[in-house]
Amino acid sequence: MNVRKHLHVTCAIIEHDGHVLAAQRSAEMSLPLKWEFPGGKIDPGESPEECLRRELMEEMAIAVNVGKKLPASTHQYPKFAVTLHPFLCSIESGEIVLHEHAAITWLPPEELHTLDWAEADLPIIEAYLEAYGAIAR
Ligand SMILES: Nc1nc2c([nH]c(=O)n2[C@H]2C[C@H](O)[C@@H](COP(=O)(O)OP(=O)(O)OP(=O)(O)O)O2)c(=O)[nH]1
Repeated sequence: MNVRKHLHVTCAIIEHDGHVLAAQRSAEMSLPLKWEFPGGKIDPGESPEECLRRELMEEMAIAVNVGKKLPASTHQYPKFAVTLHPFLCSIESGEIVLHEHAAITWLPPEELHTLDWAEADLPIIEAYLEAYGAIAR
Protein backbone atom coordinates (compact mmCIF):
# COMPACT_ATOMS: atom_id res chain seq x y z
CA MET A 1 0.00 0.00 0.00
CA ASN A 2 1.38 3.38 -0.97
CA VAL A 3 0.51 5.66 1.95
CA ARG A 4 2.02 9.02 1.21
CA LYS A 5 2.79 11.17 4.22
CA HIS A 6 2.43 14.93 3.79
CA LEU A 7 3.24 17.09 6.83
CA HIS A 8 2.24 20.70 7.34
CA VAL A 9 4.88 22.35 9.48
CA THR A 10 5.33 25.89 10.76
CA CYS A 11 8.75 27.43 11.10
CA ALA A 12 9.98 30.62 12.77
CA ILE A 13 12.55 32.94 11.23
CA ILE A 14 13.50 34.64 14.48
CA GLU A 15 15.35 37.92 14.01
CA HIS A 16 17.38 39.65 16.71
CA ASP A 17 19.98 42.40 16.34
CA GLY A 18 20.48 41.72 12.63
CA HIS A 19 20.92 38.00 13.18
CA VAL A 20 18.67 35.03 12.47
CA LEU A 21 18.28 31.94 14.65
CA ALA A 22 19.03 28.53 13.14
CA ALA A 23 18.57 25.30 15.10
CA GLN A 24 20.24 21.94 14.55
CA ARG A 25 18.07 18.83 14.74
CA SER A 26 19.35 16.22 17.15
CA ALA A 27 20.84 12.89 16.10
CA GLU A 28 17.64 11.14 17.28
CA MET A 29 15.20 13.24 15.24
CA SER A 30 14.21 12.65 11.62
CA LEU A 31 16.62 14.50 9.26
CA PRO A 32 19.32 14.10 11.94
CA LEU A 33 21.76 16.98 12.48
CA LYS A 34 20.25 19.07 9.70
CA TRP A 35 19.70 22.76 10.41
CA GLU A 36 16.19 24.19 10.38
CA PHE A 37 14.05 27.02 11.59
CA PRO A 38 12.37 25.94 14.83
CA GLY A 39 8.69 25.00 14.68
CA GLY A 40 6.75 21.83 14.07
CA LYS A 41 3.68 20.04 12.85
CA ILE A 42 0.35 21.87 12.93
CA ASP A 43 -2.14 20.10 15.19
CA PRO A 44 -5.77 19.69 14.07
CA GLY A 45 -7.78 22.84 14.80
CA GLU A 46 -4.67 24.92 15.43
CA SER A 47 -3.74 28.04 13.44
CA PRO A 48 -0.16 28.23 12.15
CA GLU A 49 0.48 31.13 14.53
CA GLU A 50 -0.81 29.15 17.53
CA CYS A 51 1.31 26.20 16.44
CA LEU A 52 4.47 28.31 16.29
CA ARG A 53 3.92 29.80 19.72
CA ARG A 54 3.28 26.34 21.20
CA GLU A 55 6.27 24.74 19.47
CA LEU A 56 8.71 27.49 20.44
CA MET A 57 7.60 27.25 24.06
CA GLU A 58 7.94 23.45 24.02
CA GLU A 59 11.25 23.31 22.13
CA MET A 60 13.06 26.38 23.45
CA ALA A 61 11.07 27.82 26.38
CA ILE A 62 10.53 31.17 24.65
CA ALA A 63 7.40 33.15 23.83
CA VAL A 64 7.54 34.59 20.32
CA ASN A 65 5.73 37.38 18.52
CA VAL A 66 4.56 35.98 15.21
CA GLY A 67 4.84 38.52 12.39
CA LYS A 68 4.72 38.42 8.61
CA LYS A 69 4.07 35.22 6.73
CA LEU A 70 6.43 34.19 3.93
CA PRO A 71 5.28 32.01 1.02
CA ALA A 72 4.81 28.35 1.95
CA SER A 73 7.18 25.86 0.36
CA THR A 74 6.58 22.20 -0.38
CA HIS A 75 9.36 19.64 -0.65
CA GLN A 76 9.26 15.92 -1.35
CA TYR A 77 11.73 13.94 0.75
CA PRO A 78 12.27 10.27 -0.15
CA LYS A 79 9.83 9.08 2.53
CA PHE A 80 7.45 12.01 3.04
CA ALA A 81 6.47 15.44 1.79
CA VAL A 82 6.48 18.59 3.87
CA THR A 83 4.89 21.97 3.37
CA LEU A 84 6.70 24.57 5.43
CA HIS A 85 4.79 27.66 6.56
CA PRO A 86 7.40 30.26 7.54
CA PHE A 87 6.80 33.40 9.62
CA LEU A 88 9.06 36.22 10.69
CA CYS A 89 9.21 36.21 14.48
CA SER A 90 10.83 38.00 17.38
CA ILE A 91 11.36 36.86 20.96
CA GLU A 92 8.68 38.25 23.26
CA SER A 93 10.06 36.78 26.48
CA GLY A 94 12.21 34.06 27.93
CA GLU A 95 15.77 32.78 27.68
CA ILE A 96 16.39 29.97 25.22
CA VAL A 97 16.68 26.52 26.80
CA LEU A 98 17.07 23.67 24.30
CA HIS A 99 14.65 20.81 24.96
CA GLU A 100 14.98 19.02 21.61
CA HIS A 101 17.66 20.52 19.39
CA ALA A 102 21.37 19.68 19.43
CA ALA A 103 22.48 23.31 19.01
CA ILE A 104 21.48 26.78 17.91
CA THR A 105 23.37 29.58 16.23
CA TRP A 106 22.63 33.21 15.37
CA LEU A 107 23.85 34.19 11.91
CA PRO A 108 23.69 37.31 9.77
CA PRO A 109 21.29 36.56 6.89
CA GLU A 110 24.05 36.42 4.31
CA GLU A 111 25.76 33.57 6.24
CA LEU A 112 22.70 31.34 6.54
CA HIS A 113 23.77 29.35 3.49
CA THR A 114 26.91 28.11 5.30
CA LEU A 115 24.89 25.55 7.31
CA ASP A 116 23.75 22.08 6.23
CA TRP A 117 20.02 22.85 6.03
CA ALA A 118 17.08 20.49 5.70
CA GLU A 119 16.43 20.60 1.97
CA ALA A 120 12.90 21.99 2.33
CA ASP A 121 14.36 25.14 3.90
CA LEU A 122 16.51 26.18 0.97
CA PRO A 123 13.74 27.96 -1.01
CA ILE A 124 12.63 29.65 2.20
CA ILE A 125 16.08 31.03 2.87
CA GLU A 126 16.22 32.30 -0.69
CA ALA A 127 12.81 33.99 -0.41
CA TYR A 128 13.73 35.48 2.96
CA LEU A 129 16.99 36.92 1.67
CA GLU A 130 15.27 38.38 -1.34
CA ALA A 131 12.49 40.01 0.65
CA TYR A 132 14.14 40.90 3.96
CA GLY A 133 17.86 40.17 3.84
CA ALA A 134 18.76 43.78 3.16
CA ILE A 135 16.88 45.06 6.23
CA ALA A 136 19.06 43.19 8.66
CA ARG A 137 22.38 44.22 7.14
N1 LIG B 1 10.41 22.45 12.48
C1 LIG B 1 10.90 22.33 11.27
N2 LIG B 1 10.77 21.15 10.60
C2 LIG B 1 11.29 21.08 9.38
C3 LIG B 1 11.97 22.18 8.78
N3 LIG B 1 12.41 21.79 7.55
C4 LIG B 1 12.01 20.49 7.36
O1 LIG B 1 12.21 19.80 6.38
N4 LIG B 1 11.33 20.06 8.49
C5 LIG B 1 10.75 18.74 8.66
C6 LIG B 1 11.46 17.90 9.69
C7 LIG B 1 10.37 17.01 10.24
O2 LIG B 1 10.26 15.88 9.41
C8 LIG B 1 9.13 17.85 10.09
C9 LIG B 1 8.77 18.58 11.37
O3 LIG B 1 8.33 17.68 12.27
P1 LIG B 1 8.68 17.82 13.81
O4 LIG B 1 10.02 18.42 14.03
O5 LIG B 1 7.51 18.39 14.49
O6 LIG B 1 8.67 16.35 14.21
P2 LIG B 1 9.66 15.13 13.95
O7 LIG B 1 9.33 14.49 12.65
O8 LIG B 1 11.07 15.51 14.18
O9 LIG B 1 9.25 14.27 15.15
P3 LIG B 1 8.17 13.15 15.32
O10 LIG B 1 7.27 13.12 14.12
O11 LIG B 1 9.02 11.94 15.43
O12 LIG B 1 7.50 13.55 16.58
O13 LIG B 1 9.42 18.84 9.08
C10 LIG B 1 12.09 23.39 9.49
O14 LIG B 1 12.67 24.40 9.05
N5 LIG B 1 11.55 23.41 10.73
